[in-house]
Amino acid sequence: MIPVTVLTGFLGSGKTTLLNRLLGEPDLAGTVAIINEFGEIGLDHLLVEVTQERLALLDNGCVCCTVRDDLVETLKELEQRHKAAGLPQVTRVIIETTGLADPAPILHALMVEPDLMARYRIDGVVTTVDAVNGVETLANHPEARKQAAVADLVLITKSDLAPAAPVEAALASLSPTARRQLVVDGAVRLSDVLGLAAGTQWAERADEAVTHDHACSDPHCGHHHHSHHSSDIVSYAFVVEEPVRWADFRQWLEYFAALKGADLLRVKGLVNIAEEPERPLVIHGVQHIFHPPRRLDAWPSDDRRTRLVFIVKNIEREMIARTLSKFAHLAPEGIRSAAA
Ligand SMILES: Nc1nc2c(ncn2[C@@H]2O[C@H](COP(=O)(O)OP(=O)(O)OP(=O)(O)O)[C@@H](O)[C@H]2O)c(=O)[nH]1
Repeated sequence: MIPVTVLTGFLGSGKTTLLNRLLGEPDLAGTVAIINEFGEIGLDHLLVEVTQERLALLDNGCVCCTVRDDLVETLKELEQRHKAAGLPQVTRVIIETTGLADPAPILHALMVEPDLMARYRIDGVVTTVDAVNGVETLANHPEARKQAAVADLVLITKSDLAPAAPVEAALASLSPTARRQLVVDGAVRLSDVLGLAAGTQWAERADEAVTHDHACSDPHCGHHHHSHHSSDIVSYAFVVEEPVRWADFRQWLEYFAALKGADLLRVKGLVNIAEEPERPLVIHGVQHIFHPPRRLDAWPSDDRRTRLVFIVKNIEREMIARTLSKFAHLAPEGIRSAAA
């Protein structure tokens, strides 16, 4: 049986950072990551630092809804695909959900699909909650509470930026039976996160503590169909043709964070900076906080355009495009945007 770890946690809470660490461990060389991206222009797979063979993408929607079938197919075909390509045997799978996903339906799929049950077993649910935004996020977003409620292990991230005690207190009632551990920049021991041997305790807890209240179009997933994610959360993607000057771009981000911080649930970007176009800048914003940008050694693919993903509440797409155009001195037609 191949163990499956489900890695979940709210937007920007540190899932990909942890995943990168885990995938870099020599002992996990046979591990394949399945990443679910929310948004038309997925960036996560570009930020995960392993060869493409070790990644499978589910990019058609939220993993707990429309892409559940994709997940089932992907898992079914995984071993075959590896064998056909002469790749090492798959020894473990880590599924990273979107920050807005309810992990329960994924666990259900693993527990009820006969083909999957025969080959895979749930090794545990690891949920990241960040010390900076965690308390507010848990209070305001039912998805985040669900992610905490089904956890076997809650990793409290970013305790280097903010004290962990308030978020620990908030978690005590939400996920009383989960183990809690502080982690900075994804630095964990494998033995801490693997082999959680969750069994099915999560299911009881999930069904009690959690009602799945976000809508989806999958008739099989059994949701109550009355809202989509937190109803007013939307995701926009932008592609910018021209390189931008860093000072202008940074000013725009600062302006945005100051004006709309609380509603800026997540900003991710791969940015072509005019001063150094060979080395894109990766930017991460989580509500008010923009993490220090990271420069990649090279572009992860041939596409060198700036790509930005915004997951926001109560912010118009037009406002983002307009202010970017103004701050970065870009012609409006040079910014293409879509509801992601
Ligand atoms: N200071 C600090 N920064 C962290 C820590 N963990 C993650 N980060 C940063 O937080 C930002 C978001 O981290 P990600 O790992 O991309 O978060 P995520 O949960 O995958 O985000 P989504 O894919 O949007 O849901 C990045 O800039 C990380 O470098 C930590 O423990 N300390």
